[in-house]
Amino acid sequence: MPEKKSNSNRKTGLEWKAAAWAARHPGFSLGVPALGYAGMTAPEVTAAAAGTGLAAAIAWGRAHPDTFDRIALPHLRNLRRRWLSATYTGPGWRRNMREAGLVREHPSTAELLVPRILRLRSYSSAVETVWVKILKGQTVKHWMDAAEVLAACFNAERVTVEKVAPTKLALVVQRREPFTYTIPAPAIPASVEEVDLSAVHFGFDEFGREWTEDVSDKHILIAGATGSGKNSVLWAPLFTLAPMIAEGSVRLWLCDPKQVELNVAAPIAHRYASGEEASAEVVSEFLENQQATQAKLQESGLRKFTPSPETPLNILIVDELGAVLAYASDRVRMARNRQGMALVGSQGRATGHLMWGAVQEPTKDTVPVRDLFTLRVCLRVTAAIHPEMVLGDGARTRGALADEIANVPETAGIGFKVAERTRTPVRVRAAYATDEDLKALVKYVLDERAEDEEQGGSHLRLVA
Ligand SMILES: Nc1ncnc2c1ncn2[C@@H]1O[C@H](COP(=O)(O)OP(=O)(O)OP(=O)(O)O)[C@@H](O)[C@H]1O
Repeated sequence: MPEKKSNSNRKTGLEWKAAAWAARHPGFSLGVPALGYAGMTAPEVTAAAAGTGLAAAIAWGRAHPDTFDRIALPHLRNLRRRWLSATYTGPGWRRNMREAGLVREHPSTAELLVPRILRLRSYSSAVETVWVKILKGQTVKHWMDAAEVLAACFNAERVTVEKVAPTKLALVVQRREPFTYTIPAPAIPASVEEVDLSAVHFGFDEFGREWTEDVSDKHILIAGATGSGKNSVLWAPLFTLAPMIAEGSVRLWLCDPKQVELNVAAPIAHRYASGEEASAEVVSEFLENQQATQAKLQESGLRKFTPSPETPLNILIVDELGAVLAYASDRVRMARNRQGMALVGSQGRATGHLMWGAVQEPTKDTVPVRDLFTLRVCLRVTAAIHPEMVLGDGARTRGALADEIANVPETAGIGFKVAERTRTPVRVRAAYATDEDLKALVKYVLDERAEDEEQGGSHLRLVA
């Protein structure tokens, strides 16, 4: 749509432009003069207040990095990126828009029309999202065509354009790849007492922090295209859990419909099934076990269970959910699997029956029980809609560009999860267990069990 031709060829006065800018940025237009006034009338008090504020922020950051990084750091990053970097402040932004061919001259006044930044959120040091009001006559296609030039202008690795309203776009600006190295397999804790189910090690996040999860009551879904590293996310937590697996307080029920991936763990599994038919049997046996435990808990009047060899935490691990829930050749068996996993997903947490599953195509048709998974990880996927399907609405706009992860071996195990409290996507990388690591894990569990048997069952809890 062409710009409406005005009757006057005079531009809007600068004072009105300034007033409009001030109205759009009340923080600046009220805060800066107030600070200036305070500085002039009471310089000592203002300096002392500023110094105290700064010292408090530093003390907070050092004393409690977790809450500081979660609450304060995103705001500081927003401020820095929006107002202290040449990319988005007035002249820099205008220059970038001009380079990308996204400005236009007003037909009557010859004034340069520049798309306006509405909001910027720097969700992490690696990604920021910039909401932009586009010019009349521009479409999302103009911006998509300019994405590569924008990335170069912003000094970013990638810029992705998302339409949020007819005249509003979100630019997701990915600055850099935080993971340029493979994360080694986690260490096995020295004893059962050292296993903390609420902080099981999976890998690292983009901030360099350990990626841990409370696995005591989580159903875990891992989505990713072939070769994206789904198995590494399934294997990594087993290292932390190894002493409990050896003791029997964590029991693995493995379904390996593809008959290759989980095979190495068969000797330490409580149940192992390869192929479709056997997998279906394991799913139904798992459900029976869950129902029997429910009945036992009811009988004994207990509402909560604590994992022990007598009341173990049971984990059903399905290497390819699609093969069990969607593509199985026998329809009756498939329907039973779906019903079984729906019951595990909805009732299993109370009895310590959890399911972990990997899937290539995270659609509802393939994983009808998708919403029952309480921890979801999205690795490299093949469609822009997949991150939203796995991580929830708006996840991609907030930076979960899992479909943009390059399809190369160096990116395997890299993906996104959603931070529980803020719902912000966090880039993570799973630790990678080599074949030798997996063999060592299996050997550890078997050796511990053998030693325990020799010592009449007392060894595992006493080992230092
Ligand atoms: N976390 C990781 N870190 C580094 N490299 C990894 C990681 N996970 C996997 N890889 C590498 O990527 C390759 C493919 O991984 P993997 O087979 O687990 O992918 P997948 O998603 O399970 O694929 P498929 O669906 O075909 O089974 C591995 O052989 C390994 O070399």
